[in-house]
Amino acid sequence: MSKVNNKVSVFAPASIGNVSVGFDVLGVAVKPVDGTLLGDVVSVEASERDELIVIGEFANKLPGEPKDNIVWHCLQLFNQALIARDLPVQTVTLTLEKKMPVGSGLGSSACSVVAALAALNAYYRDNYQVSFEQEAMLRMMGEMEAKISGSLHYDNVAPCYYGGMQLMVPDSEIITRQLPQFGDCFYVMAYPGIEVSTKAAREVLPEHYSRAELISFGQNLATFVDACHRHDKQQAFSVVRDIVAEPYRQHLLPGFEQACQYLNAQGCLAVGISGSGPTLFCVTDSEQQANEFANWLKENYLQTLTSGECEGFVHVCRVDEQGACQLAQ
Ligand SMILES: Nc1ncnc2c1ncn2[C@@H]1O[C@H](COP(=O)(O)OP(=O)(O)OP(=O)(O)O)[C@@H](O)[C@H]1O
Ligand SMILES: N[C@@H](CCO)C(=O)O
Repeated sequence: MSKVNNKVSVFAPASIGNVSVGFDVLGVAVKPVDGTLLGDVVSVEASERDELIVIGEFANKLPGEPKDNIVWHCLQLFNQALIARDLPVQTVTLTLEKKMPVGSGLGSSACSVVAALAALNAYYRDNYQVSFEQEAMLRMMGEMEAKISGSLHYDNVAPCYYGGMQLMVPDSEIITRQLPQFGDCFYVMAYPGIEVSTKAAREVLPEHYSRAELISFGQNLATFVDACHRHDKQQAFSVVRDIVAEPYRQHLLPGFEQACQYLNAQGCLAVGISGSGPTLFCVTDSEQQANEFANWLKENYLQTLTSGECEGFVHVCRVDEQGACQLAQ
């Protein structure tokens, strides 16, 4: 029988929302090839009363009051779900290690939400033999992400939780389906070190799109999905184009247009805005090219703040097939 009050820690990875071709309905989890943990970690352990401790490189970018942290809201939501099933609620200390910059386009809030809810579920499973199904967990994650960004979209939480590339389907029982991926591809992720809020980046989008845009969007996404299933890499990345958001958001991203011009001229498979930005993602199937792109982006896409500091970074990544995972204690 498992020992009661084991501490549980869960890591949840960064993700690319939209992947240009699937606004709000496509997302892919990524992990740096050098083994860096690009994502958040949440730990849960027994305590006399509920509390949240926030540590880590980006802890100072979050609201000072722990109760304004989305991780605290995750605890409230999880407890409500236990109560709804007539299950006893335990008091816990949550520790969020905030390793992800906020407003980055790397799915930072999704990392916190997924790590918190998955860690609570694992804590109750390991210590009290109580847990929720994955679909119920994903629904809670979507609800928390909506609370932060102002609208319900699963394109960060689904890949962050399940791993791989996820396509959201309009079926509330299933929510998402995994798309086959190209194992030889590298995703170069360049976070310039400035903040773009998802809410603000949604407000710049038009209310309406033309019939021609609608047709191109549907055709590109359908072609992409078909090509993934046929393992046709060239066809898949040839339609990774953003009609919905990029034309209206790129002015929020200094140097984005020039970076796209350069990377396209060098023959990358695709380049676009990760989520709502400002992170840029670029795809290639050559490791040498991935490293060259990473060096170029370090020199040309990272921003120096007025303080003279640069908080940006670049990582050469692969698709993270695992998603959220429990860490050994
Ligand atoms: N644990 C948390 N992690 C991230 N943001 C949080 C957290 N708790 C509260 N917040 C607040 O939620 C908002 C998150 O904003 P936003 O959705 O733009 O960021 P993001 O999740 O990093 O974006 P993206 O999904 O593009 O990476 C910020 O105002 C931030 O202060
Ligand atoms: N798909 C959403 C969130 C991405 O992180 C957007 O682009 O606004």
